[in-house]
Amino acid sequence: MFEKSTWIRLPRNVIVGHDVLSDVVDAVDELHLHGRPLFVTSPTPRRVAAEPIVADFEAIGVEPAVVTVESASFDAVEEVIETAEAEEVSYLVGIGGGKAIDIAKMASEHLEMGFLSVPTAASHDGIVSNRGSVPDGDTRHSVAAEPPLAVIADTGVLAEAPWELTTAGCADIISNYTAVMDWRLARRLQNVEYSEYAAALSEMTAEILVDNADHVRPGLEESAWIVTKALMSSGVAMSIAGSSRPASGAEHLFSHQLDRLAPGTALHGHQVGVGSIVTAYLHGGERGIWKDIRSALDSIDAPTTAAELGIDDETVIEALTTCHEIRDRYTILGNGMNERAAREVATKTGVIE
Ligand SMILES: NC(=O)C1=CN([C@@H]2O[C@H](COP(=O)(O)OP(=O)(O)OC[C@H]3O[C@@H](n4cnc5c(N)ncnc54)[C@H](OP(=O)(O)O)[C@@H]3O)[C@@H](O)[C@H]2O)C=CC1
Ligand SMILES: O=C(CO)COP(=O)(O)O
Ligand SMILES: [Zn+2]
Repeated sequence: MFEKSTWIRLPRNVIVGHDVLSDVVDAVDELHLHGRPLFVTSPTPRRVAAEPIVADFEAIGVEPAVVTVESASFDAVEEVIETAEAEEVSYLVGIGGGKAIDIAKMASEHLEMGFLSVPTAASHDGIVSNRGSVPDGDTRHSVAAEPPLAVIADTGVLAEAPWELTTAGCADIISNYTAVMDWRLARRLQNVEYSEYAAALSEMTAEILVDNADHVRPGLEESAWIVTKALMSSGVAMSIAGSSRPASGAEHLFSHQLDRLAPGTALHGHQVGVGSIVTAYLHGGERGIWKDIRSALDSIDAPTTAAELGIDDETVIEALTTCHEIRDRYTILGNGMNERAAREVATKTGVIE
């Protein structure tokens, strides 16, 4: 008897392009959302995007509540939930990088309220996804969360954000290659749930971005356009899969561990890019695609070494040897690498000296 079923939750409206920040009011109207919104933002995005959107709402007689979060944490999610209840808001709008958007989507899930995603940085592929990712002590939770009802990505705002945020987004996409390798391996060895469609979309997204790498240059609004579309596509792959598997394998475990060992040092996307060089080597050896990944990262100015991440070699080794423990996700790291093996692969790939 056929008993499979799936429920794919995707945004209803995706608005990308020049000056679309001013379309947030219309997007809310189109979704028939009423009442007062709560804007969840972080310090810089508040200035560059949330304040103009607040002014647009005030112009139509709606006064949004605003919470500015400093870090991605469960305490921040709690603060947003409490404010939403105290201010009697009807829906949420996440305005910022991964931090603000993740907190907004996780609070929305708890509050059973809709939320809109307004990215101010093309720095990660959580813009569209229905996953939230938050560190918690020695571990990290990637949890089911409310997918955005709409995404409004202003390419002018994204192009003006610091260039390294865009290169981080590119690296997060390039890491899809190794994420999918890990997913396939886990399917073969552990019979984990797998979606051919999500895997193909994730790989194709990385492929298209790499093919267009020559057009990804600082200050060009077209670069923000190319990268944002890739981030959307990767987020959709996660939504189809119902997990972050298509975009998060061992290279993400490595990055999450660096977040613990060297907090605030390097961007999420940059860390996963360097992790991807190493795990591609582990998958394919000398003749594998690790050099292609390294060249792709290099061509868009993303870091390819520990030094370029600003992280010392020993911390990289510690992250490589311990990161398999932080989450129950089977990858090429299996039960972990010993120090000698980690040092060898990190040296061979040029990640450490
Ligand atoms: N849910 C998912 O599927 C995914 C979630 N993530 C999560 O997202 C987070 C990483 O995202 P990331 O965007 O790098 O992190 P942040 O949201 O912390 O943003 C990175 C930095 O960029 C700044 N910033 C954002 N927009 C602008 C702008 N327009 N101009 C100038 N500065 C700007 C922020 O400033 P300020 O400090 O002032 O806010 C911050 O310092 C991690 O927590 C990660 O786990 C990543 C990928 C996928
Ligand atoms: O960063 C992500 C995908 O790019 C999200 O993955 P995690 O589930 O590892 O947090
Ligand atoms: Zn990522």
